[in-house]
Amino acid sequence: MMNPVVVRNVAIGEGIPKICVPIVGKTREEILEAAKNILPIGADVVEWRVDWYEDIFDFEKVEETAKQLREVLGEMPILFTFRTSKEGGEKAIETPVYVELNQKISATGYVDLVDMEAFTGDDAVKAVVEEAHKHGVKVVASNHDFDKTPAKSDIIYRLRKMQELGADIPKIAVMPQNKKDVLTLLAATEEMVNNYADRPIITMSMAATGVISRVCGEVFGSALTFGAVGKASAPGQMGAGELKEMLTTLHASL
Ligand SMILES: O=C1C[C@@](O)(C(=O)O)C[C@@H](O)[C@@H]1O
Repeated sequence: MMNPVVVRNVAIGEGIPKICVPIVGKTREEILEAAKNILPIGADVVEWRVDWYEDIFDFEKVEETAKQLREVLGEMPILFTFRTSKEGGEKAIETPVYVELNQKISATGYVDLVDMEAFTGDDAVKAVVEEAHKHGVKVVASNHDFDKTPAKSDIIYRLRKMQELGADIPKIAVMPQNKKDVLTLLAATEEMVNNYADRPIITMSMAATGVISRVCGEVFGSALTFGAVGKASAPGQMGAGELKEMLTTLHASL
C-alpha cells in the first residue's frame, strides 16, 4: 500500500508525478533569481542544490539564503540537497559536516525535505532521519550511478535499504549505456512499487537515452521527476514547462 508523502499540500505519490525544479545558482542573488523564474512554471517542488552555493560552508549564510528563498517561494515545498562529488555533485564534504548540515537546516523550518545520500553510512543516514523527523522534515534518501545501470536486483536492494533506514522517499538515478538499461530501471521501479514499497519512490535513467523514464513515472511508479528552468542539474532533464505538458497529456489518457 502506497502512502503519499504530503508536504505543504503537495501529495507526492498520488496521481500525476510531481515536478521538481533544481536551482544551481552559485550566489544568493543567482539562487533567488532562479527561484523567481520557477514560480510561473507551475512546478510542485523546488530543489536547492546547495553543493553549487559558494557559501555552503558558512551556515549563517546558508540559513539566511534559505530564509530568503522561502520568502520568494511562499508555499512551494523546498528540497535541500547537498550532492556530494562522489555522486556527481559539485563539492566534496566530510561525513560529519554533511550530517550536521542536513540536521541544522532541518531545524530552521525553511525547508520541507532534505536529500541524504543513502550510502553515506547507516548511522549517518539514521541520524539525519531522526533529526529531520523531529522538525517535521521529510527525508529523500538518494543514490546515483553516473557511469552505469546496476542489475535490477541491485536497484531494488538499494531502494529497499533506503526504506529500511527510515527515509520517507527512496530515490535512485542511474546512467544507461543502452536502451536495455532503461528497461532495467523501469522494471526495477515497477517491481519495487508492486512488491516492496510502502511509500513513494523516485527513479530515473539519465541522459538522452533515459529521458523516457522522466515522463512515464505515473505508469511505472516513480512519484516525482526533475525538470529544468534554465540550467539543468543532471543530463537528460527536459524543460519543466514541456515536462508538465507531457505529464498532463499522459495523465489524461490513463
Ligand atoms: O537526485 C537528483 C536527480 C537528478 O540527478 C536527475 O537526474 O534529475 C538531479 C539532481 O539535482 C537530483 O538531486
